[in-house]
Amino acid sequence: MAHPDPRPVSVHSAPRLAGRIRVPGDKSISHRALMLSALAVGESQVEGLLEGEDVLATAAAMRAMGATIVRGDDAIWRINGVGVGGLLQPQAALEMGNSGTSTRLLMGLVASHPITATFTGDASLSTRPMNRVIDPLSTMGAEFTASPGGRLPLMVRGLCPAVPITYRLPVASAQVKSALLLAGLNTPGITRVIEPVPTRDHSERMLAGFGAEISVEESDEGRIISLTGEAELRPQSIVVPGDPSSAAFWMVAASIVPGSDVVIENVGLNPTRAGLVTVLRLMGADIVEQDPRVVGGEPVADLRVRHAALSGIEVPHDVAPSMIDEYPVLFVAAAFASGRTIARGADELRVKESDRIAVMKAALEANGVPCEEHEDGLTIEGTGGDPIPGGGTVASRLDHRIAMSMAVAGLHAAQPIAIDDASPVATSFPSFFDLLTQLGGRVTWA
Ligand SMILES: O=C(O)C1=C[C@@H](OP(=O)(O)O)[C@@H](O)[C@H](O)C1
Ligand SMILES: C=C(OP(=O)(O)O)C(=O)O
Repeated sequence: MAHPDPRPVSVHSAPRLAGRIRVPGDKSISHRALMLSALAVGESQVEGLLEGEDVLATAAAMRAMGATIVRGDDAIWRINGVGVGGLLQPQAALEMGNSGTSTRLLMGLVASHPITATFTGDASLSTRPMNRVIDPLSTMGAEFTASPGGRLPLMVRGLCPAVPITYRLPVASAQVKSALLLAGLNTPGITRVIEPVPTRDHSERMLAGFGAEISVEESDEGRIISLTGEAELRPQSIVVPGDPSSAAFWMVAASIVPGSDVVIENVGLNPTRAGLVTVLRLMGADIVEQDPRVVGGEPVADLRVRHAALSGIEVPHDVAPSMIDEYPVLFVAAAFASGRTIARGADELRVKESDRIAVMKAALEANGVPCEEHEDGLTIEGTGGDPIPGGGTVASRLDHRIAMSMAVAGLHAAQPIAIDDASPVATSFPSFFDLLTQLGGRVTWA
């Protein structure tokens, strides 16, 4: 799988990392802010939106379905929505690029509107499983024509009115949960999602903020989320907190590079997202939360991270959903810990932008880090704080998190680490390499 315009880069060892940085807005929250604003009647404003390719794909799709979305010179996004039920028939295929979140959530929106939409994506997205949303949305009445194995390109024909369902999530997936809740917005009656294992709850929080009738109750079966349609959404002013999944790279970088002292400002610490902070602390990381506050209905703090000696651990399985996107960079932290880290219970990593278990094993081994692959994770032998050998080339496989995680590994390696293509970084974190050099890292572009 190749990017049309690959950008090879090498990352060199850094003496220490220091400074204050701010990571871009949360990707999950940014997608949802655009979608819900586009469904409210009147003008919403969004500040701190992540301007990465994935979120821009969502913006383009919502425009294609009738919303007016404009970025002001003040970097505030102003969105005039069409109202729930008001989405227009898109005139061309919706191009989703690399973004699983855009695809699955928008499939939910289309499913209960009287429109038909075709979804296309890049080579990575076109391998990812969509039956997890096709199955329940079909039960609600939508019709799908998908490529073999339930993949993109696919076409969704919505049903209006759709039929409300109660659905127990068979995989811990916030994307599946959110697709159903978004479909429920234009569906008369109560759409219920039961999640045995909690996943990120940004949709629930934001739907309530926009005035939807939504309730969450804890039960023996797990969390039961009930949404009453048809909903009317009121426009909002939203401030998007910094993305903890982007902050994760600097948490690990500062922990592994000797002498480092880094403050990452404005990091979202929603408990359904903060698993990596817990796990790094279990490994011995020095992470201090400063000035805890609430931004846009989400808990936020500045994180001061200083270099620390990390120890290998067995990563608790139940933490997986709250740090699912952080496993690649956790594997990097493990490569510098003393002893062995066993990270299992994360089989969902196999169906992300790449197979993150196999691809990280190959990337780490190419740079001298011994790993053992399991169906659901990796066991990694760490150096005890010494640099890893490095000197290898990483195939990033259209996966931003592989490119960024291995760039972090290069900051404390005996030989530079080459990444065959860093262009996927633009999907979620366009300023990544600028921040890396701002903190004292050095890269060379081929
Ligand atoms: O709902 C979301 O915004 C996301 C949910 C997760 O995916 P799954 O729902 O597939 O676990 C995560 O990996 C993705 O980056 C964003
Ligand atoms: C899995 C990810 O995103 P998506 O599913 O939206 O492509 C990610 O950002 O790590």
